[in-house]
Amino acid sequence: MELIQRLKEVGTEFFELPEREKEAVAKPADSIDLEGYVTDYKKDGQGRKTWADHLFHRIWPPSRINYKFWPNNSPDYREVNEEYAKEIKKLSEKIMGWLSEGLGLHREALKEGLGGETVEYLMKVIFYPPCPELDLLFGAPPHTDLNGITFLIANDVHGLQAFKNNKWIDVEYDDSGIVVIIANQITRMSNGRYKSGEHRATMDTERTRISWPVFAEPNLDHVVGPLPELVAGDDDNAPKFKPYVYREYKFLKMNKLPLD
Ligand SMILES: O=C(O)CCC(=O)C(=O)O
Ligand SMILES: [Fe+2]
Repeated sequence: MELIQRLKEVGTEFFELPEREKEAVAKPADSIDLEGYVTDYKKDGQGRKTWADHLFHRIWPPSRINYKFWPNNSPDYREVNEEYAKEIKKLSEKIMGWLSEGLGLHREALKEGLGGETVEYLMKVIFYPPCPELDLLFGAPPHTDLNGITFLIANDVHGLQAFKNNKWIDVEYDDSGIVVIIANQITRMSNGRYKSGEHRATMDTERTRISWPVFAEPNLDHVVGPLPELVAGDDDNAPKFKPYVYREYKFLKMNKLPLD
């Protein structure tokens, strides 16, 4: 609880910096590896706009951290994020353990399918400015996440919605809550038994919303597909998804190309 509070504090200060200082950690254009800062104002095919600033950086494993993408304007940023990474990894492994058991498999099955100790945790800090024209603007358009499983906290401005029973509902959480979102690689590993949660983020007319999703994802060279134990035997268990090297999966999804 206290750690969540501290993470929100240290993670907010970065966005108060002048633009040129934020751009010092700019993300390389069109990179499949998303680390860095980007300010995004986009229009989709249906004329809807999205508007948000994002900062991405890995927080686990230590060997894959690039500290140059971490804000250094807040003295506690590093310590708090390193501690948060350890806690999120524990939580993630616990939940993947329960989800594996729910499939009738051993506790490590989903974690191993996602890459075991090579699984990476990517922090995204999202800054949604106040926005008066709400009908045209989404913070995040409807989507499912590409990675395995997502853990999200946000400041006190609500806006996350989930698609359930054919309608959008507000996701309720309090200050100490972490929202857990099943993402595409768990759907694929479970051969469709766990569905990815479709979600979106709205904006507030007067207040700034900040959210901190952490994405647990395979490393780019890891191959993910339906777990072999789930697709053995008869036709009912036929694989519904092709295995993909995560780099290729991400490329196809980011470019809206066909997959299965
Ligand atoms: O800000 C939010 O609540 C949602 C963000 C999100 O879904 C994403 O970045 O994938
Ligand atoms: Fe998402």
